[in-house]
Amino acid sequence: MIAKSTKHKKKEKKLKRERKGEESADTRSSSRAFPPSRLSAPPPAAMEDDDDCPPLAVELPPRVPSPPAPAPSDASPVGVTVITGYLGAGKSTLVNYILNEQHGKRIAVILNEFGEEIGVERAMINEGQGGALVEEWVELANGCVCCSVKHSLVQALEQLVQRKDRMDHILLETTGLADPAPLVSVLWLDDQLESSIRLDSIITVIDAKNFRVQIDEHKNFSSFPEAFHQIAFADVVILNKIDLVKDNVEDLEKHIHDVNALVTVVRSVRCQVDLNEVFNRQAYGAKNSSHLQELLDYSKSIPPDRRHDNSISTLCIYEQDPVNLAKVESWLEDLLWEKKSTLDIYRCKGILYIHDSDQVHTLQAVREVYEVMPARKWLETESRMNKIVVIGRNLDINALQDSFSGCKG
Ligand SMILES: Nc1nc2c(ncn2[C@@H]2O[C@H](COP(=O)(O)OP(=O)(O)OP(=O)(O)O)[C@@H](O)[C@H]2O)c(=O)[nH]1
Repeated sequence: MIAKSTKHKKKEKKLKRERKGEESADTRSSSRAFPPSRLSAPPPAAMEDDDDCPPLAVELPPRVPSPPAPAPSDASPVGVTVITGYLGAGKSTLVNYILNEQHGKRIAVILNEFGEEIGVERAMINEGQGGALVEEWVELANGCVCCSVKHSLVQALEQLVQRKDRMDHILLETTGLADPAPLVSVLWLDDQLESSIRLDSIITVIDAKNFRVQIDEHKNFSSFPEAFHQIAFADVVILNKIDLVKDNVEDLEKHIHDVNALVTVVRSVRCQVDLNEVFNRQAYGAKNSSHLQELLDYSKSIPPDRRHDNSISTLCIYEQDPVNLAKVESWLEDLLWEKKSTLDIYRCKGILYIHDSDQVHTLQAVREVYEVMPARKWLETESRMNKIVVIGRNLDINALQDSFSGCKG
């Protein structure tokens, strides 16, 4: 068994210089997909070299314990919190944190996964011990909730609301590539669901370390449209992974407010936020709804091909035989740090079948930071195998599968 290992590499300065060059060569302003009232194009910010020294400790405000939540009456609609945020930002970390905190609420969770991810996302969620009770899990397969599975989402919600007496609140965790607009319209406008659920708030988790890259690339190439839509729709932004950035947090907050002037920004490490920021925000009462309507109307006018970055794809590596942990680490480092091939990997997550270990290991990687850790014992009934979801650009399944097979041993 190994201890948890989180590794990240000092990013090559060369890469950053190239990005700066591209920025100055292309002076076109980016076309942003938000209503002007929500947005003013931020001036290009100089990239800070935040990877060369260890990050400074950042002081977070003291956490105030959340008071116990009042029990809802059966007649009142169940609140739904949508948790969105780009790949690897910390959505599952937030769900785990909520499930494990003492807040007195019975929580149901809906996970939205791509087809390939089935079982992987679920492995990342810890239902809580003595914390919240998870009443129901509904995994939505076969696509992203914002595009193809609206129907399944409505079905999942309908099933859940039939058990309303067994839950106080629903968390809906979207995939990192979800555009919130279509699912918000389901939650907010669907007639059948209207009396049973109410959209309580939209929380967008941002990876403070990678946000800078997203801002810069978005300006010039309209990359990461999902990341910016997610901010535009948020009621609360959790600016997470503050432990990985040295300074410039105020600057990041300014960029967030440039996209969404009304949003509340909460800084965090591992999404440890005051849960009053999460529950019962009632962000869509009569007072605030015109604002959401404005966003939805605007979002409808965006052509579908500009809602998603279509150059990003997802694939899955499978391997039945056990693998050697040291070889897997070296494989990851070649892939994420050395970048010997043209593969551009944003996100990896998976379960590993490690030789000589009775533990399921989880693998997490966001850009060049990765983490492998033992999660729990394999069950007698489970068939042991490796399964890794990879999300990025220029992905080559054969090259990835072959190189991972080299980790057997
Ligand atoms: N250093 C650091 N790591 C974090 C923090 N929050 C989350 N992580 C790590 O970031 C990785 C991704 O976190 P997840 O919660 O799985 O992210 P996600 O948004 O659910 O990712 P997707 O499944 O791609 O949508 C994991 O390895 C986490 O342990 C943080 O505040 N600091």
